[in-house]
Amino acid sequence: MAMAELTTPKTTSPFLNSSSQLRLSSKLHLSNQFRHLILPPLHATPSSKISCSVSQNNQAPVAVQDNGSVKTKKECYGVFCLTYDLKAEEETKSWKKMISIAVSGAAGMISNHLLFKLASGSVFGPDQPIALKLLGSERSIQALEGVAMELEDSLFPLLREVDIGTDPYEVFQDVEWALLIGAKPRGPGMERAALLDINGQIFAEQGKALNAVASPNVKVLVVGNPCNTNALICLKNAPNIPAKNFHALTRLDENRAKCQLALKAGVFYDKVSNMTIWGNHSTTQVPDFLNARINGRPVKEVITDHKWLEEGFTESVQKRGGLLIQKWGRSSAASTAVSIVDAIKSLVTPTPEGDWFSTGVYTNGNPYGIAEDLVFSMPCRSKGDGDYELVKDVEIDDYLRKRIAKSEAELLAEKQCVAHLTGDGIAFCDLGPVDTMLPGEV
Ligand SMILES: NC(=O)C1=CN([C@@H]2O[C@H](COP(=O)(O)OP(=O)(O)OC[C@H]3O[C@@H](n4cnc5c(N)ncnc54)[C@H](OP(=O)(O)O)[C@@H]3O)[C@@H](O)[C@H]2O)C=CC1
Ligand SMILES: O=C([O-])CC(=O)C(=O)O
Repeated sequence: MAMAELTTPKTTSPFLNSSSQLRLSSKLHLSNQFRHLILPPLHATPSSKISCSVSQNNQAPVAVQDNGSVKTKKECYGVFCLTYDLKAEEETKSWKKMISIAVSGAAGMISNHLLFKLASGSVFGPDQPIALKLLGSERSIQALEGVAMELEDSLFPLLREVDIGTDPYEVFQDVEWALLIGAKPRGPGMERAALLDINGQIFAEQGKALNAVASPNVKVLVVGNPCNTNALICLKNAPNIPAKNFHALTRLDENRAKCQLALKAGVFYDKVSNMTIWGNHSTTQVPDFLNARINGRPVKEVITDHKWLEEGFTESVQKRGGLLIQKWGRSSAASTAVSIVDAIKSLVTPTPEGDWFSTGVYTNGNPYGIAEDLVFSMPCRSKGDGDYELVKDVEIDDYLRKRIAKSEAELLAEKQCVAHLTGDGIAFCDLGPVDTMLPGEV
């Protein structure tokens, strides 16, 4: 067994520029590979150096404490032994209480952009310390360690803890936000029904785990596709969590729609407001140009090419993901991460007067006659408390109604395919003569 001596790195981080020093602590549960990295307390006890004895396979260092006591070998793992003692944690007077955020598919492309935004404070604010709970699988556990190492090397002052694990019952413990990104991509020749089933099982399990161990008011944002139906499965498996707390990400579609309208109108995209995406995050989604505004005016007054609005605009938003894949060779990751940030911020900051945002939410009690018991993108507003209310007085004309009905029918068909996962009986899967598509599949 080799002994490694580690000294505190020189840094300009507000955390580490005091006499705080690295300490060793560990919370590894070998049974399910839950690994724990705790970042320093604000007033960590000074110590000049730490030592860490590393076993030959470099997997399980032994932590030697300042007081000479030795933590058992199985308790800590590699770089995750380089932790601070959370028990010593104190909050500053200006910082809020730490919140825990779970991210699944944390070794994937979207997460690779998202995690660093979360840790930087640009999502929950510069006074909000966070703990990140990263969920992966046996496939990705090594990569997840790499992600955690990069987070560590970024010296984010607000990032207080990083856990990685493969068991949702461990990773979701007490989390206040769950960003569910991990999902199997649809491979060549794979039926959409098969995708619904495979991913549905992931989201059924994660719903159960959230129900059992997450904070009772956890907010859940499902990104992994098909995200609306995955969100429905998740919420049906989590009966103790309010159904209202579950969202399917359609904010990327909203952002794409705003961009296309701005481009056509020759304005900067911050001039576009009141943009609703109705329905499914698929090629049946309905970007609503009837109620959207440019510089506060109805879009149809500003853009008089109505044929373009009905055809070109609508299709360009529905198929934007596919075009991106053709160009970039992979699906949108950076802009998806940005849209996740936007979606969260829309819930934790008050919606500007007169405006709204789109998110896929549970349809029960909706004022638009959309079938109940679906997750459907609709216009929402928030007071900034993490909750939202539906905007109730949006006009729906015949054009919109017809298209919204098509997206609704698609979601009803998807729901039938996953009845075995939602507790609604025996699944019957008939997705119609034309196989439905994710935005990235065209
Ligand atoms: N709603 C939206 O607007 C958008 C949604 N998406 C969707 O987000 C999801 C993630 O995208 P992205 O991060 O780019 O994808 P990546 O392929 O980069 O990562 C996806 C992660 O999913 C996990 N996964 C879970 N189960 C499986 C499985 N059975 N087979 C393979 N991987 C699995 C993998 O992590 P692990 O092994 O740790 O489980 C993998 O790291 C996809 O479903 C994508 O379609 C993408 C763009 C926009
Ligand atoms: O289909 C995908 O995986 C990508 C996707 O959702 C999008 O780009 O909107």
